[in-house]
Amino acid sequence: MLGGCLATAQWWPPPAGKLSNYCAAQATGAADARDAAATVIKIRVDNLRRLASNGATLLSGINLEIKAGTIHGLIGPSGSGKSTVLRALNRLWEPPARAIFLDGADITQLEVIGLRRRVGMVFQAACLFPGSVADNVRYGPLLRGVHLSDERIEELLVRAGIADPSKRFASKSEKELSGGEAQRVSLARTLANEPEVLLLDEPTSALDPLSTNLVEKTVMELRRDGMTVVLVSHNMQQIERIVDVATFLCDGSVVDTGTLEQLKQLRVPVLQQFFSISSI
Ligand SMILES: Nc1ncnc2c1ncn2[C@@H]1O[C@H](COP(=O)(O)OP(=O)(O)OP(=O)(O)O)[C@@H](O)[C@H]1O
Repeated sequence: MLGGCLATAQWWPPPAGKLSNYCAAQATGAADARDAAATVIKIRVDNLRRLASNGATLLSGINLEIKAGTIHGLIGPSGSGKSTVLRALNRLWEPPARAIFLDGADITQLEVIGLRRRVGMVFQAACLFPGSVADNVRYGPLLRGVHLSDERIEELLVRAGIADPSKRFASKSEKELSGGEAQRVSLARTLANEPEVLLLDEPTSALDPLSTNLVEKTVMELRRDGMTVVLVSHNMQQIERIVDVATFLCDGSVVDTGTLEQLKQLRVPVLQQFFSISSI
């Protein structure tokens, strides 16, 4: 699999002092409290590998440290493995033992439903259950015997960027929602589980600029409240606006991790090409 963009980059091994050793305190604009939280590693990925059923390498030894209370972007060309890594973080595909650790615990040793409550995911395409918006938001907590009040549902919808002064939105059927509304309900449904980590796979790709802005504000507020967020996005302006650090993946490997400014300054052909095409 390394025959693609990595093979053309004359940069490996990386120089001493490479960005993967970045200090979270250097992340531009990070608040003091966040810096303190960000010294804690929430998720560690250690030499994560995956082969396709035909033997092709999909992930060839991914190493990542995702700091608590930060927004960590996963960026890179299509097919570089971003979603595959994201899906491993809450065992939507089963990683090998001792490859992914949450608060130091091997996630393959944790009870999977509990793990998915702690590490919630919002997909690119909202996939709502048949029923009302409120039914969807209530679903996760109900599984553990918690019934959310109407007020709590409203709060979660507002948090997910749905302004609804009429308070009628919660009773709408999932069939009546636009793609953008469904996406925000999907975010509210995930937040209802009060996750510690939020995995976002292209969460705003179906949204207009106003809704995108609301979701970005929500994500930044969640970070302020201590949540750890891992964001896959092709929208480099969005990455620039909200992430603390990003990891650039190519051909199933990590190229490097750093602030976007740091990544942009690396003299790595694949990165330079990527950023020049993304025009940021
Ligand atoms: N279950 C699978 N079996 C075989 N190949 C797979 C499987 N899942 C993903 N792949 C392949 O793994 C590679 C990485 O896919 P992935 O979806 O993780 O990339 P990505 O970086 O998220 O891409 P995009 O930005 O287009 O969403 C792709 O070549 C994809 O075709």
